[in-house]
Amino acid sequence: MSRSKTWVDRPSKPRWTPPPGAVDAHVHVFGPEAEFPFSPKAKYHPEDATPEMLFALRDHLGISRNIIVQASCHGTDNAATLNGIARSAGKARGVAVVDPAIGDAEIERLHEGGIRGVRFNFLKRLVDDAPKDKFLDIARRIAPLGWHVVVYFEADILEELEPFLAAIPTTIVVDHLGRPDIAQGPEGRDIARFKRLLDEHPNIWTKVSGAERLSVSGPPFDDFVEVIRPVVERFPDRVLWGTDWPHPNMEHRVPDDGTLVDVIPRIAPTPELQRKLLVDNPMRLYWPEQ
Ligand SMILES: O=C(O)/C=C(\CC(=O)C(=O)O)C(=O)O
Repeated sequence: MSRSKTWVDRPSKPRWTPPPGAVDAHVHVFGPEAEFPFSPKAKYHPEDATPEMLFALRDHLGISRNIIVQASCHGTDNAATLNGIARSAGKARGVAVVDPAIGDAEIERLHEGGIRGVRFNFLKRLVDDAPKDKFLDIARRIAPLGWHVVVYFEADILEELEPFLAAIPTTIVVDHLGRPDIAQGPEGRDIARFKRLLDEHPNIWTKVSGAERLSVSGPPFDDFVEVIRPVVERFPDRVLWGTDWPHPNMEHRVPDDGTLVDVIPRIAPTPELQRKLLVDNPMRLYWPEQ
């Protein structure tokens, strides 16, 4: 597998300035491979996207903190994610992917290393299996620590997943809004079903991220804004935002991170919505002690 590069080296400077303390709640680090090899089961083989590159991007965009989410290419070995958190001088925390057989001592080690959630990935192109019963066992074990669960799935399996989601005894954060078909518009079936899910389950939050993945029209992502702004306005206390740098699997349409930041004031049009999305909500989840 040749190595893929899915980010721009010199993203534009956003025109919009995030509020002080803004958290980019969905980023990954890749490797460096020489130190942190990829999983033998990885479905893509990215170039190194190191913590130092991430922190340079964070500062360039006017962001204060990052949430490093373990990506499928590193499997259940969270060493690269923990390394990113450790090098951040307190400005990053993370979400791990764990083996169902994980021991209590290892969970404790992850907590000490800044992990505050586990991710369950249901995308068939990214993982070989997604065992709901084992995921539930994990969720029951991490809930008492105050951790949450991050779930990544596509809109076509939402209905099938609902009983599983309903059984999770802690906060759930859905990546990229469960990937609705944005072309259906603001009243479309996918986004309507997703909003109903949030209406019915007060413990379900979502990342209003993935403009570059979900938009059909492309930058400046007008179609994404039209569909997603009503979600932010309806669930202001349960939304997070992230760049998704280094944009795994986006080699066909590598986004400019500055342009992604400029989507924020269009989906969260008031200073209050912006503060909740970027500061209050992620701080409640990842730095509740501050
Ligand atoms: O980074 C994301 O959010 C999305 C991904 C990659 C991913 O999640 C992973 O590798 O674990 C995708 O859609 O390919």
